Amino acid sequence: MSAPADASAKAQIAFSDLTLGYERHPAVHHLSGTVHEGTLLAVCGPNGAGKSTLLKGITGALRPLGGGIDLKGLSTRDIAYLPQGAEIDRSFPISVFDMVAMGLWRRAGLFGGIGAKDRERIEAALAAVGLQGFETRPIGTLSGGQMQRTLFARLLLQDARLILLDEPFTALDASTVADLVALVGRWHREGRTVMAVLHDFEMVRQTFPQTLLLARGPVAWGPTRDALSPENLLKARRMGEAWHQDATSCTRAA
Ligand SMILES: Nc1ncnc2c1ncn2[C@@H]1O[C@H](COP(=O)(O)OP(=O)(O)OP(=O)(O)O)[C@@H](O)[C@H]1O
Repeated sequence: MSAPADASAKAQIAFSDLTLGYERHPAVHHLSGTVHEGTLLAVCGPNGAGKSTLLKGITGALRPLGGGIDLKGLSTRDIAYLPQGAEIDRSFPISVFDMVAMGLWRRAGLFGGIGAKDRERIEAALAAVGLQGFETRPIGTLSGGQMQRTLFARLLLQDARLILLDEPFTALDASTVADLVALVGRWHREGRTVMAVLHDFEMVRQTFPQTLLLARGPVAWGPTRDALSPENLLKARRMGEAWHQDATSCTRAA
């Protein structure tokens, strides 16, 4: 299965018969296709479909069990990754300002120091997510929505070509979602490539032009209205119900 060909756009990520998994247990099977530069791509599918695994494979945190991922020359500092909320340790004693400043470290270096210009950029990022005045707050004291705004401010400063978001809008109120979706739209207009794992099909239909529907193997990949057709969603659900958690062999998607 491949993403639709777009002759005008440059390839940003190419998957070739990619299989990813844990200790030889495959979680993403036989994915092939190309994500073009500037694509706004939703990754959807049932629980356990391999969506988070795919993002981890792209970051390089997981090595393929088979096949490959070609990032077309992108280095790790060109990739920004927002893991699922549960994977972020909020007990770490750090202020909102310092957490957001971490977005600069990959470019400035850990001991590069923060100059006046950097401070301005951090303040601007905090303003863009509506968190002026929160600079000195320890992140452990933030609400879920404020924490997610902080993480988006950090993403803003990373200035990455490829942005990977794992369930970025889960458990957020409508106004927080609207503000953060607006930032995703801004990244898209700036020509960045954005891949987001999402469960809210309505939001995907409204906001994401392209969708990859996964159920361990790829079910559909293309324009969102086609990928999320009732037939494809039913197929993904059936594939989700059929798999065994401890399967050790790959099965190609029908
Ligand atoms: N660290 C790990 N070690 C072993 N198995 C794992 C690990 N992480 C994920 N898995 C397994 O890989 C499969 C795919 O998990 P993954 O988290 O990628 O799914 P997902 O589509 O993101 O699911 P959800 O929608 O529930 O977040 C699942 O069966 C899961 O149990």
